[in-house]
Amino acid sequence: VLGSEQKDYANGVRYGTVTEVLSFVNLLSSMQTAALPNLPEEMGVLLNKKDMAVKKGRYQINMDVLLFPWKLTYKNHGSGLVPKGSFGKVHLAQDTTTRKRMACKLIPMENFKAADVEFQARFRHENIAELYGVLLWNQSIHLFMEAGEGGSVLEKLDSCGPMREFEIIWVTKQVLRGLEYLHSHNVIHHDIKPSNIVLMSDKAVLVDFGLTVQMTDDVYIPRDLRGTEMYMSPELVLCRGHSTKTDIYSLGTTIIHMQTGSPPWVRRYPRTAYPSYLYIIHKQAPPMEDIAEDCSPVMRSFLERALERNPALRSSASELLKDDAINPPREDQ
Ligand SMILES: Nc1nnc(-c2c[nH]c3ncc(-c4c[nH]c5ccccc45)cc23)o1
Repeated sequence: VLGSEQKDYANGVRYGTVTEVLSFVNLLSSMQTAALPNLPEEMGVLLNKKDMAVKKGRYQINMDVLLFPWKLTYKNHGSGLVPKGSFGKVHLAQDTTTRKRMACKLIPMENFKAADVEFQARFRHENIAELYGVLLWNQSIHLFMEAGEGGSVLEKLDSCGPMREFEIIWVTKQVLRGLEYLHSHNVIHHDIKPSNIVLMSDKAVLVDFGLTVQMTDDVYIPRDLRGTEMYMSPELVLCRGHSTKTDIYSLGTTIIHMQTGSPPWVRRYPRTAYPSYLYIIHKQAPPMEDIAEDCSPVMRSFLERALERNPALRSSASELLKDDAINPPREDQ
């Protein structure tokens, strides 16, 4: 039986506000899959009226919008599906009326958490992948988002090898702007790494907010270990409370990956011999030895500030945005 709340979704897909998206996703995360059969074919709330053409309460997958396995931008022949984010496969989507190309992340009902959507809906910034709408169809949540058609930084590294310093500077600036915005709202992304930075023609954006949390005060006491090991900060590994500074450390390790083509540690401690890097990250000094030999002196000192072991002494996103390394004098460009 449809609860009163569920009734107003009975008429399928509609345009709505961020607040209506948030109440819709809360309804979804509390709904048992059993309730589904007596619901309309698809239900959803879309934010993007300009690019998504709803027709009489319908927005049908493979009719009003087509989903394609993402033809990977570079030659590497993956499954055609973007590497799994946190619980989601990302497809390329195209609205058949407006021709707008979007990213569409499919999350099975049972894995869906409101947090997957909450931060992207509430926080809007040019360096954060914009949320266009949420739709439930065929027992899966479809998250429509801004598409980084240039693929992820990881995909670029795997296909084209280490990036040159001017490319690294371009990506780092955009990531820092996105982090400065999130951190100003006490939001920790928790999974900054090359596969969560996607490229467009004119900018780079952060994706995958499945592990994102908002701190209530200056420290966040974790219930679980969040993130990807190689990019984790020592304080996060210690699990005694951490802050937004953990994202800055992960950006530092991401820069090492962009410079050398490998995350820190793995060349010195091969994955075959080390199933986990948590102990290494805890015991060892920050991975300054993994910085590229040809790294410029200014970038090296930038990395010293980003990889500082003590989060209180580590630079913030705002401070790093002023750093010489990412503001090279004109004649150098
Ligand atoms: N986990 C996750 N959550 N939201 C996203 C996301 C939003 N917009 C996007 N645009 C592109 C890609 C993408 C990632 N790797 C790629 C490789 C090739 C081509 C495209 C990509 C991913 C996204 O991803």
